[in-house]
Amino acid sequence: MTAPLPDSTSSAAASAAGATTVAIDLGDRRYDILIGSGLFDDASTWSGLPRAAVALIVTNDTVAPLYLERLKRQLAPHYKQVESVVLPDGEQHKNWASLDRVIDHLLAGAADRKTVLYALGGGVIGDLTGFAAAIYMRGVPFVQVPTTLLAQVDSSVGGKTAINHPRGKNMVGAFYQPVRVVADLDTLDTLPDRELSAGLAEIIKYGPIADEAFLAWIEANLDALLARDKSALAHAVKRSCEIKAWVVGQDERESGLRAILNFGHTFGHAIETGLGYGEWLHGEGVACGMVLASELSARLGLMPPAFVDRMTRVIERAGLPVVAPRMPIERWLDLMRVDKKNEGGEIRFVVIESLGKAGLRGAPDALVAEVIEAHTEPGQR
Ligand SMILES: NC(=O)c1ccc[n+]([C@@H]2O[C@H](COP(=O)([O-])OP(=O)(O)OC[C@H]3O[C@@H](n4cnc5c(N)ncnc54)[C@H](O)[C@@H]3O)[C@@H](O)[C@H]2O)c1
Ligand SMILES: O=C(O)C(=O)C[C@@H](O)[C@H](O)[C@H](O)COP(=O)(O)O
Ligand SMILES: [Zn+2]
Repeated sequence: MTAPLPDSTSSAAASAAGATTVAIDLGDRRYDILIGSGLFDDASTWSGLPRAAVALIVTNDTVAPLYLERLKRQLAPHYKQVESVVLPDGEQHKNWASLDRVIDHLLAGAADRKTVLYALGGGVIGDLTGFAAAIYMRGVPFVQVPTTLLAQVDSSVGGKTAINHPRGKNMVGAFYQPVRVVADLDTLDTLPDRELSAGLAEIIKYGPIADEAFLAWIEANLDALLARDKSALAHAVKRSCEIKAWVVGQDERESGLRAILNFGHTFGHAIETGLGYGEWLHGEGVACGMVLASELSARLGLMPPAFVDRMTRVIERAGLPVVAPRMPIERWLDLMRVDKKNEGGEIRFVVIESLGKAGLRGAPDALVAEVIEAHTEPGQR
């Protein structure tokens, strides 16, 4: 039985400093997601975390010049040594080589099994650092410090950690939860517009799968979000985290309900892998994937055609792609045949059953081909 989704005001607590805390409750463990402006430079943000001789910050060469020294300054009073590994930026570097750099750094230095890892960056850094934390000495604590909108609303929360394989996204990984998430909204000031839009894709996702009223709120506030209005962003991050915490709190390891968070991802991951990692951003693949998954929901008779138009419109307004890239249908199907949700050789898609409610369904290949055809430029195929 699925517990009802709590409304926004009852599940988040405002702290004295004006930041909001969303708790994620896993039964035997819980942790906090801190959301607000000015969190980075507020000493209380970094108190009460596991202490050790060494902290290791993992980041990339785009984020390091912006935020690494500030984080090091905050952590310095709490550890004997605060070290860093700066990886090359990009989805194509969410791989074994980058993971090896982190593990090698830990083994070569003074790190022990109490060492705390800090993931400073977007979802690529968060996923990779979390996986390193899961496997180094069979597990050390880690803190998520997400600096993209996408990471603040989705990837830093819920404990899916992974690296990519050339054959498929996130194919090597672990469920491993952080001890805290620190989402400082001020870090979004430096985010490129394209990345802001990519984050909006995962925010839009939460509406049709879990919260019809949130979808309406996004539609009404999209211009403010695109203009980076801080109070609109604060609400979008908070509500997204509440919804994700509600899902993950009931199904941490995706034995059922959690799969709804994969809306648009079967198609989206195929696009990312098929075109080559980094060509389309994850959020862009998910955006286009949601158009296709909405179309599939309609063609399965679950939703009216007007729902596809509604999703297409909000996604397009968010500056995201709604037309699929050209790939032969056999390539699409091959890519989707490795999806983690598949069972017994059947590709399973997250579909919308009614606004705010999603489920998992198979579909005949011919129908999937029609869905893709309907949303690919005629001249492209
Ligand atoms: N674990 C999960 O539940 C989950 C959920 C969603 C996505 N993901 C994964 O997350 C990844 C996508 O994350 P992403 O969209 O954050 O991409 P990303 O990590 O590549 O970051 C996007 C870009 O923004 C830059 N950047 C980061 N913070 C910045 C800042 N404050 N100012 C300026 N530039 C900044 C990065 O260097 C990068 O170039 C994918 O690998 C996806 O599979 C995981
Ligand atoms: O947290 C989840 O569960 C999700 O599915 C969130 C997705 O947005 C995210 O992209 C996730 O990494 C996809 O997981 P995967 O299991 O399909 O690789
Ligand atoms: Zn995603």
